[in-house]
Amino acid sequence: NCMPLCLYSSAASKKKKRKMGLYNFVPKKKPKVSKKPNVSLSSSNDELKCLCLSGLPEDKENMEADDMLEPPLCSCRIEAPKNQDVVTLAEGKCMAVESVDGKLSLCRKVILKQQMMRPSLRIPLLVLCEDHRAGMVKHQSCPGCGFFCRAGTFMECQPDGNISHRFHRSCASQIRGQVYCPHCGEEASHAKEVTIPKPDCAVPTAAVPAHKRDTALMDRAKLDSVTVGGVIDPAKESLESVLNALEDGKYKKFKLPPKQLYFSAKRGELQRILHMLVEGVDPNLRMDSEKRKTSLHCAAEEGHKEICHILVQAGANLDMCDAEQRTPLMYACENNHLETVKYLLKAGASTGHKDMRGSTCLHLAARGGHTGVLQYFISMPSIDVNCKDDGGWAPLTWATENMNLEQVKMLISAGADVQIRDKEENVCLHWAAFSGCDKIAQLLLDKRSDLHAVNIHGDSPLHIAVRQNQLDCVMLFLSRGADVNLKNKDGETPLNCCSVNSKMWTILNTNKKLTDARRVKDRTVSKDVSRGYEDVPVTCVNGMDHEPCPSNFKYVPENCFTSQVNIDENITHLQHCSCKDDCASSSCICGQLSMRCWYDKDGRLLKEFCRDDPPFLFECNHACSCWRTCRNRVIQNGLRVRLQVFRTERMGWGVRALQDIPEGTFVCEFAGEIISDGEANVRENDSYMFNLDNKVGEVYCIDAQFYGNVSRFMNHLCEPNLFPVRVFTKHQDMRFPRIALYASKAIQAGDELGFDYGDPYWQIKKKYFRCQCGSAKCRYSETVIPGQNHADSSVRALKEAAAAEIG
Ligand SMILES: C[S@@+](CC[C@H](N)C(=O)[O-])C[C@H]1O[C@@H](n2cnc3c(N)ncnc32)[C@H](O)[C@@H]1O
Repeated sequence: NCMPLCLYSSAASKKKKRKMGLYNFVPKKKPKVSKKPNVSLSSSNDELKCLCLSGLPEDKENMEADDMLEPPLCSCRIEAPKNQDVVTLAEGKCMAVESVDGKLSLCRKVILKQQMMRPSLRIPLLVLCEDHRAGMVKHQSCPGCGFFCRAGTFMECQPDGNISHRFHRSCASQIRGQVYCPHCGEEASHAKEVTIPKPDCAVPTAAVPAHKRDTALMDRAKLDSVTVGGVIDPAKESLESVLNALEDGKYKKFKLPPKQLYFSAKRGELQRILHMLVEGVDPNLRMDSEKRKTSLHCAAEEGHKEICHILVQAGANLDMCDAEQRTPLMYACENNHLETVKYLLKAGASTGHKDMRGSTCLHLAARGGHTGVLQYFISMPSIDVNCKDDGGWAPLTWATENMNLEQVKMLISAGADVQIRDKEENVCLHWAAFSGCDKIAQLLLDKRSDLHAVNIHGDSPLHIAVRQNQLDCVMLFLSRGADVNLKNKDGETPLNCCSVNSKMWTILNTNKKLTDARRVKDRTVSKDVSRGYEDVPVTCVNGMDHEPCPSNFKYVPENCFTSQVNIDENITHLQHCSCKDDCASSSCICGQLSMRCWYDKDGRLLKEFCRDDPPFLFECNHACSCWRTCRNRVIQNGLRVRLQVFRTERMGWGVRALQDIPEGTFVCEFAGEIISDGEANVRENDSYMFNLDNKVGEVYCIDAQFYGNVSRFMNHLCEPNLFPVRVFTKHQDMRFPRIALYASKAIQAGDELGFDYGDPYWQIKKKYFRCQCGSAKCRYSETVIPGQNHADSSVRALKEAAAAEIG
């Protein structure tokens, strides 16, 4: 299953072979299995479907419940304002649906009150008859599916002797295998299964008179005063005493102006708030003088969780937006009130709101540097960590600009994209340079952020750091090889962005002199490293240093042997085609043999050829009946593509294309000396070995150290543009396939060519060096050589050079 290039280092040569596993299997993710809601619905009941099923739980939501941190609470006692559209849609009739052992029926009694209620957060707000409104208050509707459970079999959680919460077994909230009551969020393993016989004729339950509404609110508040959001409430005493006083009718009427509710919410005056709500003050009253905020906005902003709870119970709208389009949850996030955030989310607040600048809760938490709140949000499966606001800024951009290192780390580990661009095309590194946080800049660079990314003005992070006089960032960027000669759209180099002879200028100028001295023009060090053995010359250039053309190997265009090996070249053993014509034409039978022709008419691999786990490829041979010019002969025609060996900045020699190469094109063969596994194990240098991974007979590999062609100079790329395939041409002795490298994508002239050496190779080599491919998707650059830190030492070197120059 692999096409390994086994590279040995002398230190590692005593170990078993290291193979370049190029054909790794990628395990496919198993889809999660979800339960379907256990209801049946007669197809004739279209009216029922149209009114009630639009928000039924879907599989996705069931799955997400597993990932929640805390069970959601019901909204049985919350009433929403009238909505004429809904009343019209329902024709003034009750929209409640009764479920009796999976059979559904729609109520349709005339409604008296137009205020809406919501049996489940998964279905829309409904208008209900008095009977069902009373049922809601008594928690007789199931918050999972939104159907009422008043006959048939269902579960009952009884948190208190007088109260029962009804729900369907399959609708219980589930979090990591534990079941919770979907009404109160209490552990529900002891909930009882209850069966209530179906009444012969519908007897409506006693309706709750309107004047008793505040009793219901008090009941609920009392029940929850001990535990709000699962945490012991410090305000228990005062809350209980005020509730008792309310019940006894002994409380003093305040007759305060309604606006006082907002100010009391700000000051955390719990008792006063309760009194006002009982006296009928609207919990959704907006304050025009306070950006049209409600009391809930204010309580959330101040972090008064208990007051939020009381207001929500009294019907405060969780997702009400103020003049800046902010919800109460956003204020709790911005002001780092984690407990309030948790409470509001549990009560059903929406996480997806954007304010008038496009900021979400995540932006606000990242900007403010609020670790707990941020962590809570990014652990939610539905959160988009890369969501942009109206400036194109992601939470990571804000955390970077505000120098919140911890938050930057958290966002990156949650999958934030370090290369995300804002509206001016800045990446986060530009913002780190702007704010001068070299620690964040270093982190971003370690995560493969592009040091030379430019914004719409053509400015690189170095331009920005110089302009902002951020010396630490400038030193860091220079140590990582930032280009001091890069010009922006105004033609300015970073040197032009600071005043001549300033400290910054001196540092940049020193660096410029050093790099200019190093950068010598590309010198051709060989007109053709193949010495005419290839049909096209392979030039060799060095624009980096003074290294001459490598001469410590013999160029061979095809594999060679240095010891006696008996290859089966018997012509009668060859599978062959019987085509009389051009192979792979309509009359050709190649396609029916295992040696099917995988090339198109231009000699490129067909699109359907599998690149992840390529099959053996059999080209036509001298036993075939076709002509030498047939289509199924490509690698046997040798090198056709113009290639150049060049000196790379960090990987020694490499190979680049001198022409554009279309996808599927054969580029070159990995040719060298074929040696046995035993021989490979005793050789000192394993840098040029490619394992043939033959499954039959003795194991062999190709070593291109002493004898090799142009491919011996090809480096590992984490984003490779070549992939290897085992091909047979003149013989079909399975021990000795030829290794052909094909273009895995369209390649442009000038691109470095390389293939993936594979995981097993890097498992060994990471101990000695790290990958220098420079790709944003590099997988092996993290390894640090023990005792060495390249970045630090080069920063030191730069500082010393600059100090010497200044001195
Ligand atoms: C087959 S040779 C490639 C040509 C080699 N660069 C040279 O100068 O001869 C493999 C060696 O190149 C270097 N090399 C190749 N790819 C590399 C990479 N991505 N990062 C660092 N070194 C690499 C390693 O030293 C490796 O052992």
